[in-house]
Amino acid sequence: MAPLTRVRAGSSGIPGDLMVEYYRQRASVGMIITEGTYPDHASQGYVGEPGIATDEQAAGWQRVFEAVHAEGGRIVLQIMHAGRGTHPDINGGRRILAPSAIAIDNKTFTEKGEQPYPVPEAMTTAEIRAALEDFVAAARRAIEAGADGVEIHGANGYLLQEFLSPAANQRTDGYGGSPQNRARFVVEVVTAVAQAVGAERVGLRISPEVDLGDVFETDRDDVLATYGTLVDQLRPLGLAYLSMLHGDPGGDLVQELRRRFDGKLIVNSGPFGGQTTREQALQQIEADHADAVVVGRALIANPDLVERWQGGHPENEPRPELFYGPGAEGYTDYPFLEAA
Ligand SMILES: Cc1cc2nc3c(=O)[nH]c(=O)nc-3n(C[C@H](O)[C@H](O)[C@H](O)COP(=O)(O)O)c2cc1C
Repeated sequence: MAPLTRVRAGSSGIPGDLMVEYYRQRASVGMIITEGTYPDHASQGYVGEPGIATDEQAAGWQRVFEAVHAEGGRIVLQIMHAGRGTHPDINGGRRILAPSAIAIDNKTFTEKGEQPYPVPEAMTTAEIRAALEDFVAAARRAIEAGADGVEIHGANGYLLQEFLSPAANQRTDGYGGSPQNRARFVVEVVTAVAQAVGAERVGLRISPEVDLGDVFETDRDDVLATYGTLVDQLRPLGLAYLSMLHGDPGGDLVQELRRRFDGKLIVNSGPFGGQTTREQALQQIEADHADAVVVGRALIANPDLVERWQGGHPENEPRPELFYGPGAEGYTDYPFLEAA
């Protein structure tokens, strides 16, 4: 199951009964990757997003992990630092930090309605170090609470991809400029988290060339240089997996990065067309584009998707207008097969 932000954690960011039930319902998928979860309050990107910044939040996640384990599933917590992809009316008025003082040219949903993204502050090296330590502390909390692993969110235009992107990162110190320098923070975060909890429990998600959050990675040579040096430096760690969001998983870029990473690859090509289908996922695996495919929207709508795909049964249609709503509607009320 792909990471899917559903914003049902309320203002406390503590997973409650509703989230326990949602993840429990989907345990038969095998391995769940949770929604993006903030490692520290300042890094919260959405109203209602869960956190792993405090022991109370970790205790809420522990109930989710136990529920999934009781059903025989595995669960990996995605740690997401929103970087400049937030607003003071989302992160409780805390400072907004990013590689450079460049705003996303778009709007976001806050507690006071839609507002433009603010101009972030460029991080000092001490703040870069502190953000790394927040990732490490969050990963430790997740593993201690019973997660099978953690996924570092390096995709979709949030903090880590902001460092990788020449549009969002215009630093002139060791964290900006060359591809090597732009990859430095991601390498440091993943390495530190792997040292803290064990590389076999750590995955990384990246989305080269996905233009979400104004990262504008359109220069293929630069993308290959930046993500190439990233995976070259990650290879010796022996991570659990690399997860790549890309419209062409069988194409040159993904396959070159896969070869250089030399570990397990997960792909997902959904946002470039319709949602992932059974046929598409099967084709990607049979063509050996990856070791696994993560599935998003089909699993939002079908808690028993594995049974449906195995048996060729019809599927429930997702209700996108309820993806980010509060409450059980469009969340835990999608019918199972026997009730459909
Ligand atoms: C409602 C929704 C929330 C999402 N939240 C996240 C997230 O928290 N972290 C992430 O890495 N990707 C997120 N994504 C991207 C999905 O993981 C996935 O890549 C995308 O939905 C395409 O796959 P699909 O066609 O199978 O749905 C989200 C997508 C949707 C539709």
